[in-house]
Amino acid sequence: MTSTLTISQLTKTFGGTRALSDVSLGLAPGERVALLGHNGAGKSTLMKIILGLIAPDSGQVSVCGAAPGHASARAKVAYLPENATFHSALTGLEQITYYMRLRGEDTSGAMELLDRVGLGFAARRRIGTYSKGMRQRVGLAQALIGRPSLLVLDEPTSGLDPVSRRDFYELLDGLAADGASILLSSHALTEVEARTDRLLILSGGKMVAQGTLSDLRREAALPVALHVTAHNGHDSDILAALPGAIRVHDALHLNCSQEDKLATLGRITALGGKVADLEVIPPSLEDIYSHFSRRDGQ
Ligand SMILES: Nc1ncnc2c1ncn2[C@@H]1O[C@H](COP(=O)(O)OP(=O)(O)OP(=O)(O)O)[C@@H](O)[C@H]1O
Repeated sequence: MTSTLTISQLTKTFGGTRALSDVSLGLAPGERVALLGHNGAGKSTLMKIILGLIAPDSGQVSVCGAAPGHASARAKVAYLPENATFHSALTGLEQITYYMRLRGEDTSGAMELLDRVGLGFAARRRIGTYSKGMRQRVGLAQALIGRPSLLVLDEPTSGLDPVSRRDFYELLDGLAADGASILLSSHALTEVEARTDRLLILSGGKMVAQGTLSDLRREAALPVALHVTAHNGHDSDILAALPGAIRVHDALHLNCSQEDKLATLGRITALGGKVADLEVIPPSLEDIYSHFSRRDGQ
């Protein structure tokens, strides 16, 4: 299947700052991909290059088969900036109608678009009276004008309450099911883990990891935490069987590498009735993210 977005060996420098260094990635139709990275990692720079707003120093970018910023690419790409601002004196309906006219679209679908993002009820109210979540929905409605093939969304859910976030992702699921590719940046790890197909991690301008969460978990190979609770009086037997375990409150805690996990579990099982309970705690998404996303000097 032809990729919606192909980027290879992209580099961008601002003065002495290398914002992107040898970045390559691809997005297939219908794929929902999260772009993660610390502040200043290069996420916005990458998005601006995809949109054709700034030019890279070197590397290739193809957006729906065209160069970024080319008329045919612009017609197929939608962008939602992190802090979308609108004219506060216009109603939601007037604002969307205005954007539809700018894009040369039939404006009779404006109300349907606002209904789709859950704003139909406030379509005739001035945007100045909208909450942050409602303004974000106006942004999403403008991004949906013209049935884009690629949506580039810069921290689209920041400031949204949990229900609005869920509604927002459901809307994205529907667009992806219809074949749109979605690239969204976020700092909300748990939500992107659940609602996207693949994660990309930028750190210091380099693409340091990409894949599903299980791919990244495997690649990071971080230790697993084991919490063992002993039956009364058997703590010392368990400590003897598990070198490195330490007592924390009522349990014995041990970190073990992925390779040693099964052997260690075998040793715990062999202790039989001396063990009252065992918890196996895999590395969290935050642990995996911090493993890959280290800034220089950290
Ligand atoms: N126009 C510019 N002039 C100079 N430096 C810039 C410019 N735009 C970005 N940079 C630098 O490039 C690096 C990457 O910035 P970018 O905005 O892409 O990061 P980001 O990952 O989007 O950060 P955040 O999560 O804070 O939005 C940073 O060091 C930033 O200071």
